[in-house]
Amino acid sequence: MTKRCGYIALAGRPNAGKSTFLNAVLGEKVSIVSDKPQTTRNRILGVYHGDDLQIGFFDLPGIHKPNHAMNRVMMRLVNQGVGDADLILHFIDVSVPLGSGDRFVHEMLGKLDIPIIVVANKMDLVNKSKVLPTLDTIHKEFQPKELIPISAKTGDNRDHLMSIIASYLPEGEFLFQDDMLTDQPIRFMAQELIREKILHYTREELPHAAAVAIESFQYDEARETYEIGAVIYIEKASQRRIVLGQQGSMISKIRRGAQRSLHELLKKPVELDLFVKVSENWRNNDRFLGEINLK
Ligand SMILES: Nc1nc2c(ncn2[C@@H]2O[C@H](COP(=O)(O)OP(=O)(O)OP(=O)(O)O)[C@@H](O)[C@H]2O)c(=O)[nH]1
Repeated sequence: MTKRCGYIALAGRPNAGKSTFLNAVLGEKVSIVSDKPQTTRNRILGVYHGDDLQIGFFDLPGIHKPNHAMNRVMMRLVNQGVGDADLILHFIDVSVPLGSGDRFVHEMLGKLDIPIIVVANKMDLVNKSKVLPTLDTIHKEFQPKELIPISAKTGDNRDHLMSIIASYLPEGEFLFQDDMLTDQPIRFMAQELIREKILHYTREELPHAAAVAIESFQYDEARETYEIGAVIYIEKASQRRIVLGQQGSMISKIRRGAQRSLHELLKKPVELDLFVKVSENWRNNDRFLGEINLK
């Protein structure tokens, strides 16, 4: 049996559904998902294992024009991940009109000498009568060599996409250990799961002002329980009220939700302590970004 193994970068504008696709393909949550753009802040590697196929997927932060330190960091990560890939999947969210964001991504990716497949994602949200015109618009605009409609959420056409991408990967020995799912340290995944709950529960009120740092991470053998302490950093004292909620109701919700997800990740019960601290302007502070692994 001929083996194939290689790297594929998942690119696209924020919110196009890259992380949803990756988690679905891997059958495990390696990348957090939310309905807010720019959820993924740094490059995540997720490894797919098939019988004769291994794929290292880079889930990249959504590509957009950089305007402050965090965005510059994200752009650098984008460039790093894309440069190493054998193939790029350019995700387009077809539930919204094709826009300047998609064109910017297309232009940026076009500068690289790497094959690109355009993935028309969220087809489940497109009215049947609009399917062909939607795909036709993408064809006319980007003239991709391959354009594959899928729904990352429902799984429609995902297997077809997987069979096509396999043919783009080089033949050769496997590069990854057979139990490797991701290159993310477990502490970082824990940090991200807590951030996902903040994004989920605080809705529009606290867009991207929150960062999470794990302060302590221990396993108590006798109790077979993980004890994790984390700090939620916010930019202004006035945001404390949002994170805490009325009589602490919001932080309890975040804590309980995160505890459940951490239990799933670690396969053991988790006791989570959360603290809230103000760190003004953390997004422009390179040292701070380094501390929370965003550099
Ligand atoms: N209906 C529908 N929703 C989807 C689909 N794929 C993703 N979504 C939703 O779109 C939102 C964004 O998905 P993500 O997977 O976080 O998108 P992303 O491209 O990783 O976003 P960034 O991290 O911002 O780059 C989430 O609310 C998903 O549930 C799909 O095929 N159909």
